[in-house]
Amino acid sequence: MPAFAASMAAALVAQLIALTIPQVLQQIVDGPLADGDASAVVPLALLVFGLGATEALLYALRRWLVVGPGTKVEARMRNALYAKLQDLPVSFHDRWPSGQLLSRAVSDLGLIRRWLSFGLVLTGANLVIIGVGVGILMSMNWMLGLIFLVCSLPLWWAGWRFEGRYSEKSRLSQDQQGDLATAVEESVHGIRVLKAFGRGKHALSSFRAQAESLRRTEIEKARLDANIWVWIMVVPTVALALCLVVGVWLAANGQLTVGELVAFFATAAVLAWPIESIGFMLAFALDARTATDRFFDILDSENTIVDPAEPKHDERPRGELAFSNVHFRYQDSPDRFGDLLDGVELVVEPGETMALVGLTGSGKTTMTALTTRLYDVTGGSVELDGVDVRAFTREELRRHIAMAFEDATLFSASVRDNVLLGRPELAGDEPAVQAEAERVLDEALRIAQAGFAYDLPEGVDTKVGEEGMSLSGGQRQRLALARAVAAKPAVLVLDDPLSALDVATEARVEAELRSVLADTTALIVAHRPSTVMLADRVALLEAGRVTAVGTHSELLRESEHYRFVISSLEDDERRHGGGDADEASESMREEAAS
Ligand SMILES: Nc1ncnc2c1ncn2[C@@H]1O[C@H](COP(=O)(O)OP(=O)(O)OP(=O)(O)O)[C@@H](O)[C@H]1O
Repeated sequence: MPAFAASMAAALVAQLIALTIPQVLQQIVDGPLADGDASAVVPLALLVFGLGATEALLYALRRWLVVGPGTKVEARMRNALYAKLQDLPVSFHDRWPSGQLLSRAVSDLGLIRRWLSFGLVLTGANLVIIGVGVGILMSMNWMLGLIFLVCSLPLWWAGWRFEGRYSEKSRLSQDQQGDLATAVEESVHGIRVLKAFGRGKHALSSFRAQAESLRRTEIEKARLDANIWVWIMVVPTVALALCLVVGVWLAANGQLTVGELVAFFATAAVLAWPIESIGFMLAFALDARTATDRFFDILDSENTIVDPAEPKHDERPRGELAFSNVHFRYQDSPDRFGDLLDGVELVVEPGETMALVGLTGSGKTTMTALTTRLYDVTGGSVELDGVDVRAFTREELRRHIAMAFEDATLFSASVRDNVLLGRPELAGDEPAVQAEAERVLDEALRIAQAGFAYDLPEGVDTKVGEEGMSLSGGQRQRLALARAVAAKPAVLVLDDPLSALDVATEARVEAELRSVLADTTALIVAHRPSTVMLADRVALLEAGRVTAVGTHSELLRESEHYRFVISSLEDDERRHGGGDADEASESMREEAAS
């Protein structure tokens, strides 16, 4: 604030100095020039030079004062936005396209910074100068001042009309820019699919259509801007022309000296730029207001998944995971549908590996997401060691329960950093910490059968690129699994994270998981018979409830729906090239038994 105030003061003083120059001119015209005393002009001319130089210096000072604070405000707003995006629940991100968030974080905040350090300062200073300048004009000659003032009234009227229309277009344009960013992001992200299906041209034409809408909005904005410019250019000129006629008549009648007339027009000339800039500044301020609104759309979004006021704490839970009469429905789910999860009851004992099976779309992924509060239950509770997961802070809960997903996201960082993401305490430089980090990394990579990481060009320090694109799907999944394992959780929730592995590798991963993480509870969404067979018990999700829990063979014997689900999983496996699934399953059964 002090820097902005000082900058505005510098701009103000610079313009006030500009307003004093006409007064000196009046002295020159009415004094030395009228008297024919050329020598007396020199000190007054030097004074004009001095005033001009000071004005220039003050303008430079104005810029210099706000550069630092302007960028600081921008950086702080960007950090606040990023922190908020991290904090907001997954349901928020389901609703908001990434391009809209991106355009807010980048272009909107850049616009706000430019307005704060340039628009705000100049608008403030210009408004004061227009007020002071018109006051000076009135004091020089009230009649001329009044003509100038009355003639400018249409300008305020045009400005007021402009404001309403321009705001609307400004919002539309910035939202369309966000949509465009989403389109670019999606097509870059999905470039392989677009190319594989030869849909590049289609994507281009839909992108063109979006770009065209944005262009049309920009043209409408420019048209509105052009309209206000007409008023801004014509009104002062008409006012000056009228003043000139009346001024010359007053001078001819001896009611005004020539010096005063010169000073009047020189003052009006100084006011020309502040008046002309009104339209530009108004448009700029409206764009900045829209950008600010869009920023606060996010910042004011209510987070429905928050930490409790008095959180419970458990240093090392045993790992009993229980679903107790759990109900859940997505916010945007139509009313005609019942709850997706409709009274789920399930207890996974400490150290047990429980497979979760069900038809596609039955809600398995949703059920796993409730364990770490990616979504909150809409009824009932999920409990860790008998304590509602909502009673822990989210940070603690996510330390106790780690997740790995089918869609393995890796960040643009080294293998090491990706795998140790959930262990920030291992990031230190001390030798003991580094040795422990190395040990955890080794163990996690071994369990996840991700030894290939050591053969990468720079070993575990290899950067795996945007979303690990340079790795195969199976390699990415194994690193994501290693990440979940390295977090040393009490409960491991795996949402089909082994789908891209061949059956034999999957069996090795699960065998390692069992031996090394014997005291870790695991809930695994299974899409393959092989995964099911390696679990201690299996839970069957059907019509929003867990309708059967038991070993694979018990369920095969007792549940017709289970037999149906397993046979459809086997069909899937055969269709996806897993022709030897049965054989592999057989050998794994033996391995598991041994
Ligand atoms: N973010 C969401 N918003 C609204 N509905 C959703 C959302 N995610 C999933 N759904 C819906 O909820 C239902 C269950 O989805 P879920 O992903 O939990 O099923 P699943 O059993 O894991 O399926 P699959 O075996 O195919 O992975 C589906 O009908 C899906 O369309």
